[in-house]
Amino acid sequence: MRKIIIGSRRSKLALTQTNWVADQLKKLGVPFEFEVKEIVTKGDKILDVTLSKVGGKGLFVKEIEQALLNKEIDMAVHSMKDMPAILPQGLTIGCIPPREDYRDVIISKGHMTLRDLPKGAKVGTSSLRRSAQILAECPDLDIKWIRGNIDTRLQKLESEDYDAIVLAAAGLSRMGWSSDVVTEYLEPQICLPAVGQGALAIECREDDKELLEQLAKLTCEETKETVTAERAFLHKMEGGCQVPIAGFAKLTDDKQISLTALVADPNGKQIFKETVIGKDPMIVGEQAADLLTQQGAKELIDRVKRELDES
Ligand SMILES: NCc1[nH]cc(CCC(=O)O)c1CC(=O)O
Repeated sequence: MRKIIIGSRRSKLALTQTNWVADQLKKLGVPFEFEVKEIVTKGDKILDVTLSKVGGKGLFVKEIEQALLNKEIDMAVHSMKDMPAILPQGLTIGCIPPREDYRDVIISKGHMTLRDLPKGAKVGTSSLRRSAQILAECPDLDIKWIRGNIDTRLQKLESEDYDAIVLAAAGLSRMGWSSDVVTEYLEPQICLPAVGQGALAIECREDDKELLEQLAKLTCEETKETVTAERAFLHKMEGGCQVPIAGFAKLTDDKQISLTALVADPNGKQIFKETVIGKDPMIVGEQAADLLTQQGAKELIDRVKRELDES
């Protein structure tokens, strides 16, 4: 029996997701043994600076991708939202399992919803996407930077000067937190999720046909189609991670893809947001990017990047 080595970051969330995937594959009768190999990535070592300033999302996946290409590992489980739009040559997303809850949540002291939080209340997030949309809804809140894994952030809500924090529902539930800790689920109309939020990406070598054939058993077609539309938007928009960008797609009753896409400036004063419906995920994603571009989103992205470079 072939032994599949799964590379995983050492964080609790990464290991939980990795073990979940291995269990699912076993349950589906995949004829492999699995062994998890932990890999410490640059993104895990750098905890004190803005991610967007040190190279962004790619930091968490680059070293794992190198291990895949070197054949030190055979597959890796990533949070889809941590995946750059383009993969290195020779690698592919071999499987997209069913999506978890795609929403962001507010967890606050005293169970206050976003609307209830008083002027100047300190809301912890390190996501430009979340802060822009929250400020657009509630301009009087004070967004405060927060870093660390999910458990650390929950601890900081208790021990530090935050009134509330924003997290992804998916991460919380995968880490075993009950929905009881959640004060408020933010619907996409209020806080449009990150591209791929709540979904997993199983990455492997493109030429590993034996593995790809088995991974197909865990693929969720609906998640694959909707996430493909979101990622096509992300790729064509070329926002990088210095600009608030969001995208969420779902299937309509007649099985079309409905993608809502957003580009905003970091203070939430200017927001471009459109919904595109269609059959082909790639076309839907690209149309959404074209539409936002026509409205001025590219100029906004260039302006935000210029301001960051100057700062
Ligand atoms: N930003 C880090 C990150 N990457 C993936 C998740 C879990 C949620 C998901 O898989 O979409 C989280 C935690 C969070 O955003 O609260």
